[in-house]
Amino acid sequence: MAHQWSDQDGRSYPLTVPAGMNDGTGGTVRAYLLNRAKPHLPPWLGWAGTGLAGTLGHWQWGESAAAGVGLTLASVALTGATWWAGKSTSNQRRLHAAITTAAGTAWVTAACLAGPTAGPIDDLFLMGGPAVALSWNVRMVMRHNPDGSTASSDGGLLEKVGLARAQIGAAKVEPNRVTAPIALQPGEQTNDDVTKALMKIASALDLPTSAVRYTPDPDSVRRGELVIVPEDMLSEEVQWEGPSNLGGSIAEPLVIGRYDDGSALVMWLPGDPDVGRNSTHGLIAGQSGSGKGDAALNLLTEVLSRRDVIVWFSDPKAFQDFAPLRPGLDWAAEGGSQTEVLVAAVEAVIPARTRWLGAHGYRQWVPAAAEQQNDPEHSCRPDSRACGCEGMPFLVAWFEEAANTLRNLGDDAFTGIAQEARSAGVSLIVSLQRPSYDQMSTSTRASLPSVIALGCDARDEGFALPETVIDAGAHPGAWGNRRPGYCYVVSPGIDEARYSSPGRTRRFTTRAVPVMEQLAAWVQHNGATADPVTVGAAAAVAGRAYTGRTTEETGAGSRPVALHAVQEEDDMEHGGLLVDPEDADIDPEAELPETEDGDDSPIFGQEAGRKPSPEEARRLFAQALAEFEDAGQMVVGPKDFTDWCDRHGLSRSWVSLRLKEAAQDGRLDATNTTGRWRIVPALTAA
Ligand SMILES: Nc1ncnc2c1ncn2[C@@H]1O[C@H](COP(=O)(O)OP(=O)(O)OP(=O)(O)O)[C@@H](O)[C@H]1O
Repeated sequence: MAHQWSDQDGRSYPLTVPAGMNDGTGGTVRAYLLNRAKPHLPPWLGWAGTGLAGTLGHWQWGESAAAGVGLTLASVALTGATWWAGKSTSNQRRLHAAITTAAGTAWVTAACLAGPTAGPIDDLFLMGGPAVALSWNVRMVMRHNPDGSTASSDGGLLEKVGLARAQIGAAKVEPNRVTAPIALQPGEQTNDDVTKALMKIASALDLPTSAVRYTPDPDSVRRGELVIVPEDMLSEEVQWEGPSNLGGSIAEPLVIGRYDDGSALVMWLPGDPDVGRNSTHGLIAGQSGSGKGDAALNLLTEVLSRRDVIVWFSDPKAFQDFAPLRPGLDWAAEGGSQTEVLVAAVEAVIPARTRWLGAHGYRQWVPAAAEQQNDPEHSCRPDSRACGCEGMPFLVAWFEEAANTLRNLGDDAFTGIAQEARSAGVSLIVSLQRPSYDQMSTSTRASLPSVIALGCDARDEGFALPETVIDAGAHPGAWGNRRPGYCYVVSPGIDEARYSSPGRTRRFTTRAVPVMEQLAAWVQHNGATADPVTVGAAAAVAGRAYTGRTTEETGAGSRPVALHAVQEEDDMEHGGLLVDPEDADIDPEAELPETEDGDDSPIFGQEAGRKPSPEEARRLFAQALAEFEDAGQMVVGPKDFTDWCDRHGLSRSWVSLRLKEAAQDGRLDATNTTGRWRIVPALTAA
């Protein structure tokens, strides 16, 4: 009978029938049973042979004392030889064989000398012999069915890689993917042994390292699944052509590429209470040239294409890669001080959003929270009638090249924000230029449960991916920057067995630019805008620095967009300038911020040339703060007053004291960075 199996795409594959078994007609059933029984016959033949040897021996040596000594010595020697010969096998098998030999040879010796039917000798033969033969049969059955499946031992591949005696179960064969359950030798081998042997398996099969993976069974330390993907189906690059689900919800899967078997590479940012999934924060990690920029574009275009999300985005590289999408961002912060304000705003909106969600009966953000609140179940009114409040879109706060931002923020602050953001419908996305612990501390890394791990230095694999995923065969270090777009994705919602499967993002070429521009235009007309709670909390700390997404009509489309990287913190460090860490984010060449209406007059300095009186100096200082606020620069430190000090003949230490005083007066608020103060917008200042 032809057995066929079809996959999801309708392709058919022949299934092989076990040897010796065919259509099941009468004649062949006997042949089949004989075939199945054959391996179990040798112990019984051994039993019969032992009986024959005892009978013939008695006939030959029945009366000889010397033969008795010889037979006893031969029996001991044979048992010893069995023990010695069994040293390469398992202890259990060695002992079993030695006991069998000892029992058999002792019986033959006794039968030869006293006669096979003397005293209990025949009873011993009739009872002990079958028991010993059966014990070998049982052993064989156990070996062939470790899982009660049709498993069979593999004497070839596994032996070659040092896993002899491990059992491979029935393999599932799919196009370009073989999945085989493995059961290891109880008490002797663990899943770690398979993990360590993966490279050797790849070598034995002449495949790349990433083609062989192992998924340990979470319930057993000696069972798991070996997955072999022989052909690299990712080698062909695929270009991005547009978002997967324009107008869908951010709660639906975000498609960022494909896996090596062609299935969609997806992830989720918000949680889903129905399946017990928490919202997540993500890291995009990869070395330069690994395709990190395009991976970020894959994710960002997916996020922006959803109807119920807003994005706050900080990019020290002046939106070099992201310029076409900028009009679709609710807040775009370029560089150090703008990012400081954005971070302060994220900190501020979290409790406000959590309160709002709680008041409307949401334990975490769900798509319904983004709609107008017409459901009495989700009402903030004490009488439980529908409140009709405006909905709250999900918020993605994205930090490109975030090493400096995170360092300035400090571990505790970041960990705290990440922890609380989960219940506020806020996801943090962080990208790192060099994925390593000198860029980000262990605790900050631990606050980002999801990762898109692109090619990296082999030494940084442990930073990019959890140990279990590396053990299962994931090796982004093997790609470096030679396989742009190749990545592993670890994120809640993805089947854990997939974590060690490589995927590849889509490539963004110049052809993608007009599509991204169209997407940004779509966001401007159809995308979510920030809700009053988020706007209120953000504006209370960021003042005019937070405008919310402006529409084309008000000029966002014509907002000047830098197409070249500006010199930023990283560049300054790498450029070898010796910069005081406190001043690292100050560009000594930079002009002071322009005023709102764009005129070129200096922001301060009308009264240059003479030292002001103390009262006048304080007034000028207050005016300077107001001008900073007007210009949207909400985080300041003494360095920002350098030119101002020069103009007014005042020292930076004088400014430092005034800054502290202003903080006591409620006009400034301390930030996580020593010597940097956040301006409290005038309307909300104490
Ligand atoms: N999925 C992909 N398929 C094919 N090529 C890709 C893919 N992703 C990125 N590339 C290409 O790989 C090259 C390196 O990408 P890119 O410069 O974006 O890397 P990067 O990690 O962002 O580097 P850097 O951090 O230096 O900006 C580019 O030529 C890019 O077009």
